[in-house]
Amino acid sequence: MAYLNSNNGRLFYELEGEAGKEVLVFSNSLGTDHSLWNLQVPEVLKQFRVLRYDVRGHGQSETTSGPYSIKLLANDVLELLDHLELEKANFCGISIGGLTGQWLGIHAPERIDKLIIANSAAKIGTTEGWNERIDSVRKNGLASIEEATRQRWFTPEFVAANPELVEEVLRVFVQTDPEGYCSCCAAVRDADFRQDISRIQAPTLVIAGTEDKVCTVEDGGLLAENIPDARQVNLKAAHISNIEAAADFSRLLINFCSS
Ligand SMILES: O=C(O)CCC(=O)CC(=O)O
Repeated sequence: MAYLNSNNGRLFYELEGEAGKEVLVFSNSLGTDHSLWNLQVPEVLKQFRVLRYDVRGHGQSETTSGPYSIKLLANDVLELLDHLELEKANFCGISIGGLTGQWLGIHAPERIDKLIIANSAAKIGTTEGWNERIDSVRKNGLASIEEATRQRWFTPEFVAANPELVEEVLRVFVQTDPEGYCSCCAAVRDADFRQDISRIQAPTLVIAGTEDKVCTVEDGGLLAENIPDARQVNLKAAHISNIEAAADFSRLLINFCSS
C-alpha cells in the first residue's frame, strides 16, 4: 500500500502480484473504495498483477477541492501508471470507474490494453438528478441516502442472503467523505461520451446487470454497439455486479483479459 501525489492530491494505491505479469487496474464506483474488488483479487492474481486505487475523494485518497471531472480522474490513473513505470495495462472500471475507462480508451489508447466497462453508461443519469443528490448529501450527509443506495446496489434477495457482506460495502459508503462523493457526482453529471465511444480501439468487454436500474442493460447495449471491438455480457445482478455475481464476474474478466 502506498500513496502518490497526483495533481496536488494524495492518491492511495496498492500494487500486488509478480513483476513481469500483465497488469490489471481496478477502478471503484461512487461511494466505495479499493476493497470493492476483494472478491476478484485472489483469482485475478493467479494470472495478473493487480493495481487497485481509491478514486479521488474516496477511501484513503485525498479530497481535493471540487468539482471533479472524469478527465481529472483519468489523469490520476495515467499518473499512477507513469509513477509505477507501467506503459500499458488492462483496465476494469465499474460505474464512475467505467466512465474513467471510457475516457482512457478515447484519449489514451496507447496506455490501455483491454478494457472492461461494468455497470456503466456513456451518459449516467440527468443533470437535475445529480444536482438533487449533491444538494441532499451536502445538507443531510451520506447516511441519509444509505437505504436508497442499498436498494440500487443489490437485489433484495442478495441482501437477505448476504447481510454481512452488504453491510461491509455500505459501511465504506457512509464513511466516504461527503465532499469527495459530491465532487465525483459532479464528474458523473458532466460526463457524456455518447459521441466519442466509437473512437475506443481497445478490445472491450461490457458487463451489465439485468437488475441494474442505474446503468441498465440498454445502457450497456449502447456502449457495446458503438465501441468497434466490444461485446456485452449481462449478469444476474443489480448495480454492484462484481459483488452480487462475483464468481461469474471474475471468470469473465480473467477469460477476457487472457484471450
Ligand atoms: O456508482 C457510480 O459510480 C455512479 C452511479 C450511481 O449513481 C450509483 C449509485 O449510487 O446508485
